[in-house]
Amino acid sequence: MSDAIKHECGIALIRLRKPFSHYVEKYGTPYYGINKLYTLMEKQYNRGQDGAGIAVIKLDVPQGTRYISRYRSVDQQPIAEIFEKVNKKFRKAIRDHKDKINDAQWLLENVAFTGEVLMGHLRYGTHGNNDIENCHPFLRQNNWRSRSMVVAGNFNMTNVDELFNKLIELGQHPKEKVDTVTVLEKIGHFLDEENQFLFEKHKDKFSNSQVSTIIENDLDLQRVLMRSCKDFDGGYAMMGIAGHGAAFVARDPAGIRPAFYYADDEIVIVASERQAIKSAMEKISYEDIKEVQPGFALIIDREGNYEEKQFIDQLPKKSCSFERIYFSRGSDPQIYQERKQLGKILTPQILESIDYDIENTVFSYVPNTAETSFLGMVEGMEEYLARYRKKVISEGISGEELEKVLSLRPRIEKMVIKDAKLRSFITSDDVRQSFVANLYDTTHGVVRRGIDNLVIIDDSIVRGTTLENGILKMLDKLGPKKIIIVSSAPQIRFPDCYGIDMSKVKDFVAFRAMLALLKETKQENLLEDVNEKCKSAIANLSGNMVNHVKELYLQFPYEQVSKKIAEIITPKGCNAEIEVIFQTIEGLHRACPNHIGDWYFTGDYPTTGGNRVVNKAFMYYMEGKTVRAY
Ligand SMILES: O=P(O)(O)OC[C@H]1O[C@H](OP(=O)(O)OP(=O)(O)O)[C@H](O)[C@@H]1O
Ligand SMILES: NC(=O)CC[C@H](N)C(=O)O
Repeated sequence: MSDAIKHECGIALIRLRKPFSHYVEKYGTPYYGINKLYTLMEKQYNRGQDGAGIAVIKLDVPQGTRYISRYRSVDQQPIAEIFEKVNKKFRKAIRDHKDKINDAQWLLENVAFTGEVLMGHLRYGTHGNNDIENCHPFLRQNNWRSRSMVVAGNFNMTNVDELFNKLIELGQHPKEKVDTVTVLEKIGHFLDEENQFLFEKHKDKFSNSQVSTIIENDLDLQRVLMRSCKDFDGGYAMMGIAGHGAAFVARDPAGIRPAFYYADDEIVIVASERQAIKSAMEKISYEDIKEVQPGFALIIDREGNYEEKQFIDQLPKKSCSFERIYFSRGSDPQIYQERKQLGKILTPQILESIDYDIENTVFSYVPNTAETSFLGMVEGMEEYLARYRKKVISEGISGEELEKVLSLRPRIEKMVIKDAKLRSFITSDDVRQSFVANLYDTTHGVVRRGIDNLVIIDDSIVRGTTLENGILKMLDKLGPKKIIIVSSAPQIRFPDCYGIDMSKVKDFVAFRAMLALLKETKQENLLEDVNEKCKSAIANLSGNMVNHVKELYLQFPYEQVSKKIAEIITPKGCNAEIEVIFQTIEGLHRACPNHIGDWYFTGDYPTTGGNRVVNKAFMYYMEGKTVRAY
């Protein structure tokens, strides 16, 4: 069995720009910041079902007082567990000090998780187990505040091994190879150097404690990031807070992973999704929320001043389109419209597939994410009907025939019911088959046996398990003449190594379809040819590697692969005819014009590391290895 397919994580960062007392006085609570952090995390729960963590840093507490609090959880309900614990600490601390409840300084000095800089993380583990040690934020401690650091990120690097070796070259002795530790140590190393540089610069003119203050004021996080991130190959939104309170959120040069922020004179607030910020800051408008530019870091200094600063050359922007199709919450108004558009664009192909027989067709969707593209598809059908009515009326029909045309509506039904709110996509492969089979239910008494077509839209077809083991078997029992599965995403053909962690080619139903077609057309020799090319590309490690696997797909038209996928996912003994319609690449770009990262569909990777991963993944497939390719 292969490993579970994983997703992107969620990040949240808050910097309170005024003194802590301001919030206690104005909002009447010491938990102004932590409440906002809670909202940011709760609203990004879709991004992390494996665990969560928070860290809070206090800016000005006397030496000898704890200034970093961190808590992580891999509980079934990690967010609830974390915040319950925070609350408990608060209740306990003020139990015997009720008079201190509005005393900001006392609270800072005596109650954990009160502070001005806050960080939250939701994890879908891609490297390392789902245990507490691998939950973010990671902490690098030192008695000099400016050398301490907490980091957390939404990231996948294609070159963790290379980065790990660089640490060894630096003379370090890393105790583990987990990617978050590797990345943290890389940033930490240059943070140390920056500290050392400033220390050397000032040590002869000032006392040690004066130098500490100078370092905290002058520390150049932009330079730290320029030096530490230059070898990163991947998609990332990394955030860090140094012990003295300066913070950063750095976004990869192609903008693969998302990072949004809002700032006013009270707060700087960052999250992976715009909608989370909007929920936390009710009064602001969506236009007030900005994207951190690719290759830039939002840097917030000790005083709370913030600026986006470039730390690496930008690459052409390739923001992950899967965020828009499936991953992010659909309540963001832009995403909502994009998802609707994804469904609407497919109307002509669907109409052709049902032979324009709207009267005998039931339209529905696979819950939950596809609901919005379904609404778009229905809108498309209604527009078609409006055009159709206009046409026939202009042709002069009347009487019964006219009545019939005027009353024609798309038959919209809820055919598939999902019992759990969980995202099955992230369930491990070994239990997924049976999980998916029991996850859905169907509505009886709607489809007319042997008469009706059934059009069902889903947001994506990855392995095909949801359809084959769950949905199609059940729908077929209802007796439709034909089932048309519509995917609002194009065919997923290539591994992802930046965003969603899908690195094994054989997992993809599109890949299996292409293999079957090669066999049928007696072109299997191409597999060996491509394997040789992949091997030599990997051996040469040249900077200009190309994706050789593309060549295999190029042998067949898109529709031919769709047809083969339909055959593969058709359950044994199925009576209905099954057809699958996929979104086109052109349609995807039309619907999501600002998120054109499409490497899993096209094989066009934005970094060299991506080409290496796909070639390696193919090599592994040929060697029968079921390990991930990065
Ligand atoms: O082809 P497969 O590999 O089986 O995966 C694709 C399915 O997985 C996702 O559902 P999920 O249950 O994760 O989430 P949702 O409820 O948000 O749609 C997605 O929406 C598809 O239905
Ligand atoms: N989904 C992610 O962003 C994962 C981050 C990191 N690779 C981890 O496994 O913890």
